[in-house]
Amino acid sequence: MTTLPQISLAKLSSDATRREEQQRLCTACEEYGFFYLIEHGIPKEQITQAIDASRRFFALPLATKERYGHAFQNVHPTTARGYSPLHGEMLHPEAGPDPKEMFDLGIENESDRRPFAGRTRLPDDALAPGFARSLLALQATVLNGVVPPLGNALADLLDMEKGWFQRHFSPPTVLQRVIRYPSTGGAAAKHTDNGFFTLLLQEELPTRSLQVWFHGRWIPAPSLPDSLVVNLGDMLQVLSDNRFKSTPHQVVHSGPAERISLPFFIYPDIDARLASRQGNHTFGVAEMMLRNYESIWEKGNGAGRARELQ
Ligand SMILES: O=C(O)CCC(=O)C(=O)O
Ligand SMILES: [Fe+2]
Repeated sequence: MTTLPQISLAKLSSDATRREEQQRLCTACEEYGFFYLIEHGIPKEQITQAIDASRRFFALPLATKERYGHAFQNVHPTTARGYSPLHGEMLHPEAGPDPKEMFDLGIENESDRRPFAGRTRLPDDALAPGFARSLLALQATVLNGVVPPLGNALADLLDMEKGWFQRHFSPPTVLQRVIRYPSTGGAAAKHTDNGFFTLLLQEELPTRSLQVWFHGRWIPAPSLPDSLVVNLGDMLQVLSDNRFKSTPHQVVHSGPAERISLPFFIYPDIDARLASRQGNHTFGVAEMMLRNYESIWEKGNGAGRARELQ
């Protein structure tokens, strides 16, 4: 059975092992567009706490959760933040709206009024104990400890000039999501992610709910202890002049327990305008992100390259 490659963040970060691990990362990006990240340094309790607090939030009455819905958010676009109920999002038009519920947040900076930035209306600690706190603590760990070394390693593989990652990701644009797939059956239809890369923390369940498109068939990407999943997004595909793939994936969850997953969608600075190494492709980050949101939430055309996937 095909299994995804495993890349060690510790090895990528150490002078003695960097070269060899970079080579393995290159193969993972060219052949799979998906890999497990091991030795990533995120404390297990931080992940467990965020999952437990998320489970408690989703257990609240629907009317309570809906007070944090898109209509009550004042980030542009409003669909980038807050609660979205079951069947709220449609990742692929053929499949129809996804049976999953979710909550989106980002880098919580009140004074940043640019698209996809600003402050999320989040439930307080009395209503959802630990929810905002644990998710933001996890965000800080991910943004400080994982995104810079992995982003720099990817920039090296793209053969970008020195300092490229630092220049275009200070700060990154971050869409942090919490998803609940019900025990009675949940799904996220086939799509690609639109950003630079996605880090996915998933609950340790024996199910094979997440599936990755590889050589014409779906292969499972079950949770492996102490690892997270990384997948490449459309922007990275463009920046690599199509050498790296934003790999299609989907979730088919058939229980018996509910499943919580915690993706972090990492994009460049919202004001960045980027060009691939050979200069064949250029795009504006805000424009590409807004177009993707319009496709999902206004036009009903799905996420990322969904329309290319039949
Ligand atoms: O929940 C998962 O495992 C993946 C979700 C996903 O692919 C997405 O939200 O883009
Ligand atoms: Fe995805």
